[in-house]
Amino acid sequence: MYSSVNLLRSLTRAHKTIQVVARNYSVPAKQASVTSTFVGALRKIVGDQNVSTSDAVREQHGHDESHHASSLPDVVVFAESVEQVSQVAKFCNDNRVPLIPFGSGTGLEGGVNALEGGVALNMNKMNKIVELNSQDFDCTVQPGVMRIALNTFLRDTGLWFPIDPGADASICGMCATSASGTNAVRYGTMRENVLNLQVVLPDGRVFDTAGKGRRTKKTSAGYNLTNLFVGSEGTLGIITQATIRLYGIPEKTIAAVCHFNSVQDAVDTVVQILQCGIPMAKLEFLDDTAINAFNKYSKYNMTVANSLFLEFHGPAQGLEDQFDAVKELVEANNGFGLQVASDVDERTRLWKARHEMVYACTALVPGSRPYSTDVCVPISNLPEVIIKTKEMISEAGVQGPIVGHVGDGNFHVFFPIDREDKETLNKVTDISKRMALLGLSLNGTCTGEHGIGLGKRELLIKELGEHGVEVMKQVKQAFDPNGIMNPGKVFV
Ligand SMILES: Cc1cc2c(cc1C)N(C[C@H](O)[C@H](O)[C@H](O)COP(=O)(O)OP(=O)(O)OC[C@H]1O[C@@H](n3cnc4c(N)ncnc43)[C@H](O)[C@@H]1O)c1[nH]c(=O)[nH]c(=O)c1N2
Ligand SMILES: CC(=O)C(=O)O
Ligand SMILES: [Mn+2]
Repeated sequence: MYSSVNLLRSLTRAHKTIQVVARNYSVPAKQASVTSTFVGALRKIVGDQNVSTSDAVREQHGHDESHHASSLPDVVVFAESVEQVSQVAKFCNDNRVPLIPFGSGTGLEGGVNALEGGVALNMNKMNKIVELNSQDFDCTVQPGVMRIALNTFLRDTGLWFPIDPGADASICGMCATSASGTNAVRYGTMRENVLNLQVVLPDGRVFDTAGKGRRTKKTSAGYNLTNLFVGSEGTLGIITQATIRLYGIPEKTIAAVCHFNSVQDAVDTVVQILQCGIPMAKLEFLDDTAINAFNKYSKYNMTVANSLFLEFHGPAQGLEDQFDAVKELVEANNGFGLQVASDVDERTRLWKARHEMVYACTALVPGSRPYSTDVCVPISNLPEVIIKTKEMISEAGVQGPIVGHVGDGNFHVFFPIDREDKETLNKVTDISKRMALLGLSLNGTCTGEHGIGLGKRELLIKELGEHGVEVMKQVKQAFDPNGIMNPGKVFV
């Protein structure tokens, strides 16, 4: 094992070399194929039971939940320890074989698709909670720990981990995509909630991004290597352990839903709630089309209008006051139909439309998968980008419910896509690109939380500019000089 200091030194050395070649740098292509001898050697490292070349297992690992077409790995390896991960990585690196970390395959940008074949490295068997420090509000987990299992484990401690992508994802997959979800407006995203990561580099070195055992809330010790790996989408190394922040389970939760005739009124309400400093836990938006899709899917009868879904977390004393203040703002902005719930079953019923939205959207077109856009802008620009997006959807004559983590300025259109329907696919691809460009022109990003993966590689160049992407490629070169880590992702 190498210390972080050694790693930093070697990266600095690598950087000196890169400066010479950076302008012509491109991610090297796969240089070797997976042979039966190669598979045999993998079996020796991880054991026969942890290697599969069966079609069914490869198919399972060749795609995520997105609309992107499957690309199968040649072989799937199930790791049981960091030592095994290190040996597998080094072996792939020595043989120039692509290596694709696989969390739970819930990504929405084709992150796990094995574009050049190679080895899919499934982390599910490494699923232990390594350490819990309840007084310090942190815990350390192996990569295969799932967020719902973690919260089930934590329940009796009075703590929880609030980052909540709609799917039950692996914690290290969430690190790798910089995931967030409905609670980000209050608790932040993975970027704000990861304290340390253990990482295996392609050459087999193992290091801790903040130093072994470190788990402080703050540090100004050099470069932020932890956040370099948050959002790295399996292109720099394999995350084998994460130390994350925890929070006290709120004493009381209140949920509410209300409706508006215009997107502008809904967003104005959100901005005013935030300006008043009301510490909302969730501030979500569903447009009229989304509510309609939900009513059809779940046989509900919700008011079909632009709607806000709200949640308040806090001590019982004072939470009602927060709700009353929000109620006043809703009414001042022409909101109507305000419903409220504090009992857990009633809250779940009230928020059902939000929680089932991806499935309600795909139910609009049988056999479809979600083509999800993920634009995020400064909140004051949100009404413009949502209204123009609705116009694009209506002009193209496609189905496109809109859902927004509106408190963060982040929103999605979930286009239900049957991949065989090329005409709709082309229209949706066009809208998606125009939306992202519009978001970028309004100081936004083409992805608030799903990542670049396969679908947004061109947009990354538009977002960061040529030099920004060039610097990112230099970083990639320093960690993964042979380009074996998840090739074809993030960069064109
Ligand atoms: C219904 C529904 C709803 C949502 C979402 C999905 C679905 C299906 N998502 C997206 C998704 O849940 C999110 O991207 C997860 O963070 C991915 O975690 P997996 O474990 O599934 O990673 P998955 O296996 O899909 O991998 C994703 C990427 O991370 C890499 N990776 C995985 N494990 C790694 C490891 N240990 N080390 C290095 N790299 C690794 C992979 O190589 C790949 O590039 C989401 N997201 C969100 O942010 N907010 C949301 O609201 C939602 N909502
Ligand atoms: C899919 C997703 O990101 C959401 O439901 O918010
Ligand atoms: Mn989302």
